[in-house]
Amino acid sequence: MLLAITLVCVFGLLFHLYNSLITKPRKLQLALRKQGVIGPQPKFLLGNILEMKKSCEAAKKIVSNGDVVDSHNCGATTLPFFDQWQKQYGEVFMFSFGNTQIVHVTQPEMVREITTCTSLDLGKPTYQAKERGSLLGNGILTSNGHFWAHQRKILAPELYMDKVKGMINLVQDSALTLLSSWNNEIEARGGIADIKIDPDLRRFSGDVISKACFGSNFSKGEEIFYKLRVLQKASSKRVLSTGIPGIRYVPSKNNRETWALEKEIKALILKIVKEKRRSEAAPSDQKDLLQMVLEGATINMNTQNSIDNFIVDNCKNIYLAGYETTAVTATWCLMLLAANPIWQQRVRDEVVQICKGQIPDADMIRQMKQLTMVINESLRLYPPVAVISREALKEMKFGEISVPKGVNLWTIVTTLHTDPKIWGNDSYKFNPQRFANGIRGACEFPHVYMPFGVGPRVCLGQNLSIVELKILISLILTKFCLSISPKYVHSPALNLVIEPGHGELIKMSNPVEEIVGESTLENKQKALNHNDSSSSSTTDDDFRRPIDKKKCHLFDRHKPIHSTLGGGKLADVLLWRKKKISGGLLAGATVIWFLFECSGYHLLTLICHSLIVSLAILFFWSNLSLFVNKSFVELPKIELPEEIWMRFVLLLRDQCTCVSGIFREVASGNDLKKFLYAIFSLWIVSIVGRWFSFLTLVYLTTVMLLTVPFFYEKYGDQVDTYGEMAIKELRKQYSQVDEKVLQKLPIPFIKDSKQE
Ligand code: HEM
Repeated sequence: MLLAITLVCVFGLLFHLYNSLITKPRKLQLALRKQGVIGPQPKFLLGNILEMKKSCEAAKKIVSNGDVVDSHNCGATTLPFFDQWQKQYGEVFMFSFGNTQIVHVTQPEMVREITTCTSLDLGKPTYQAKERGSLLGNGILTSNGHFWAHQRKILAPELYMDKVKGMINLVQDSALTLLSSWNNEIEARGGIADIKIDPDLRRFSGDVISKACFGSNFSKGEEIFYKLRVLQKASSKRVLSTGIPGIRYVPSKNNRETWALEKEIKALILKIVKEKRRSEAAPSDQKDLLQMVLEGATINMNTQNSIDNFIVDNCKNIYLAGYETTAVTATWCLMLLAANPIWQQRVRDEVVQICKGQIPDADMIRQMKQLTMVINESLRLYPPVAVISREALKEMKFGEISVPKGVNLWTIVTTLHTDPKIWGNDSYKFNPQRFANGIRGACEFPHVYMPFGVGPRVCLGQNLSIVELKILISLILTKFCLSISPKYVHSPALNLVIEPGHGELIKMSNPVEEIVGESTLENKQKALNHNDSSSSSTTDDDFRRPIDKKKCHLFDRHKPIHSTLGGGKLADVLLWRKKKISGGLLAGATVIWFLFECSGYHLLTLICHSLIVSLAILFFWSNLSLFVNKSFVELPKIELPEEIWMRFVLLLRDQCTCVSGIFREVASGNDLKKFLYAIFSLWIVSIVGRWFSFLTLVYLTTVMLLTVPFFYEKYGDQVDTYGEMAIKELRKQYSQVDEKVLQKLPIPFIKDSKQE
């Protein structure tokens, strides 16, 4: 009997495995292929996962640095296989993610049908709830049917615009806290600093979500955020093994870590809920999102465990949906503004004109058209959510295709957002102007612009995130000038959201004019009074302090040192970006100097000795060859390219013309200051020339050229601070000499200039 039961179970399991791993996928593939939907050949168990992995690894090697952030094809590094497959199989094709069959759709008409379909038979993919259960549970992001509708009904009203307007005070507060910490950092580093902005922006958006939705401050939610991020990283490691049956039950290191984190996060959220219940002994009219979730949890739930799961899953969903997405959008937006100074200034001018020194409020941010255009463009090029996915929970028809039950439909946002057929030839360029007449004016099919999704599952938090972005970015632009740090490496990566793979480094400095004024402080005071958080007192002090005028940089430098040096190959060599060439030059110069200066060798002797040796070798080689091979050695004819010589001669002529121009200008007797500078500089060089031979001087200059810019780039902030002090001192000394000596000299034009 026992044997019979065991045999039935084993056969049942084998049949189930055979059905889900072989029969079902094949049936779905066949049904699609019959309708002309083809795609890459899937492998047993893995589908097309290996090809996808390989393609991603190849794309990862293509990274670029901050100087070349002008093409923004982030799909090419995050989802490169789709471009290849689309070229091969067309806009609608199928592929397999493990044993999940997916239809890729970027055909605008079909995209419209899918995204706006209101039937509950089209839902979120069921594999997501299974594979990312630890991260998302059965919350609003992954659930389907009536359960999803119930959750949406509870959460949506809490994020309507009128509710979001009530959150503006705390968004301002969180933004000012962030600005204050950056301001302190920049001041401490002498007015200009490279800041890794992504962790700070995450902190900002986490702070807002935590306060806006859960009434707790960031310090309480901090641990949850940290753990959720680790959990998210662990989940994204599994993205390419998604769909392999049973893999989520294997007690691998990654899975064990995931399970432990899930447990800890659940405990932390339930602790906040307990505190909330205790503190709300008397029910109040003002309900926040957590309150609504707690009330919603009691409807149709019969066990404590299902109530707890409902609360925890929805809290996690809101944290996840609103925290990373807003933070990465702000990160990309600031990167784009830093790389495009003209747009940066345009938006800054607009903010100054609208806000007039006040902290932006709901009415002001509504008027910020240029900023809206920049945010739209940033979300077009770097949409945090790269794929909108659905599953046919019953057989459905879209376009000409009948989609069998269980097939997933993927709409690739990065592809749709950058398709030149939809957006024009500059589709990979940053051009916010395209949004001057809104989304309808920007492209032929406005429904394909979907950073927040479209249709019944459109993002619930888009009002809140746009308010956050506008307040934060407008405040940042009034306070700091942004440029791309030379150390920034541009490599968008997909970790559930599209984020900068190596973090985001922005060079920040205080802007030319300080715009956040006295009235801002009054507003800020009001905002802080509104919010009784004690942690903001330090922020308040920081903003009350008078803000420095623009810091001076040596050589009037506002650009990165690499750009100041011309930004080309020479700059690369001087800053040791081409280590081999720089090292070779320094070593070569040292050898030459040592040879001639220390060992007493002479240049003419060296040239003669080298010629003797090479002529002797060639002479014997030619004779030997005639003797052995019975043929002459053909020596190569050396012809120097005319173009290079011409360029060299022209450069020399230009330099000579420039020097003679300076000589004439100084000698003309019109500018005493220039004359004194020239005499003083020549006098210094004449003294230095007495100490060293000409060769040593050339050698020292080479060494300085190969070291000073390199160290200046590294320690520029400190050097600028001392340089500024030295320049101030020199100016002071000069004005004293001017007042006590020069003005008393009987030279007519000095007096004239003083009167002027
Ligand atoms: C720039 C920031 C944001 C972006 C780009 C973004 C994007 C998206 C996208 C693409 C979806 C999926 C739509 C679909 O599957 O069709 C979504 C869903 C959602 N988002 Fe956002 N989101 C952002 C911020 C927020 C914020 C701040 C919150 C909450 C406070 C939030 C809450 C949600 C929720 C609850 C859903 C699920 C809606 C549903 O399935 O019914 N999002 N978001």
